[in-house]
Amino acid sequence: MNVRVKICGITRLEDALHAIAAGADALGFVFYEPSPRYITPQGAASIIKQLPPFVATTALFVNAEPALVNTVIDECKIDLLQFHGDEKAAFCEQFSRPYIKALRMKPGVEVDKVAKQYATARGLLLDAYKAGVPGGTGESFNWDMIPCSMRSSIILAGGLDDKNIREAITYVKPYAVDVSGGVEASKGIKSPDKLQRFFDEVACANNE
Ligand SMILES: O=C(O)c1ccccc1N[C@@H]1O[C@H](COP(=O)(O)O)[C@@H](O)[C@H]1O
Repeated sequence: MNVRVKICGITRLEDALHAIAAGADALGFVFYEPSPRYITPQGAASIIKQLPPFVATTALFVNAEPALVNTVIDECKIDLLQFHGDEKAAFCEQFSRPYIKALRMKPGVEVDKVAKQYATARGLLLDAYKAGVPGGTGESFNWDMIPCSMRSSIILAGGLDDKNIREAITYVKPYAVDVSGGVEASKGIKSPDKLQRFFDEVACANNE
C-alpha cells in the first residue's frame, strides 16, 4: 500500500520544502481569507515557482467567486482545485483545472449519493463536520461512516496527526490523506518535527 499525502495550509517556502523532504506528494494553498492559513495568489505563486518538480499543487477555495479561482490558476499555475464549500458540480467543472470536492461528514450524509453528484471530480475528500466552520477544524470524524466500497478511492482528512495517522491508514485504507493542523507548530506554520513524525507513521502504515 502506498497512500498519497497532501500537506495543506502552506504559507511559507521553508514549510513547503520541509513537507516535500519528508515525503509529501502534494501541497495545498488556502485561498479563503478567514482562514489563519490564508495566502494571497501572489504569495502562493512565489512559493510554487521555487518548488522542485513532481509535486502537485492544490488551491483550496470556500464558495469563492470564479474570478478568484481564475486568478489563482493564472498566477500560480496550480495543478488541482479543491472546493471546500457548498459549490455545486456545475460550478466546480467550469475551470481549466481538474478538481476535488470536499464533503463534511455530518451524521446521515450519503457519501455514495454525493459521489454521483460530483461524478466529474477527480476525487472526493472527506472531512469532519463542525457547524459554522468550513474546514481545517483539527477534528476527526467516525471513519465507520465511510462506505466500505468507497474507502480505497477517497481522500481522508480531518484531525489527522502523528498519533492517529497509522490507525487511519490501516483502518480506512484510503487512496490519500490530507492534513493541515496536525503538522503545525502554530496556526499557518508547519513543524518540521511533526511533519517527520507524521511521515514516519505513514511509512509504518504503508508497510503493514
Ligand atoms: O486549513 C484551513 O484553514 C481550511 C479552511 C477552510 C476549509 C478547509 C481548510 N482546510 C482543510 O480542512 C481539512 C482538515 O484540516 P485539519 O487537518 O483538520 O486541520 C484539510 O482538507 C484541509 O485541507
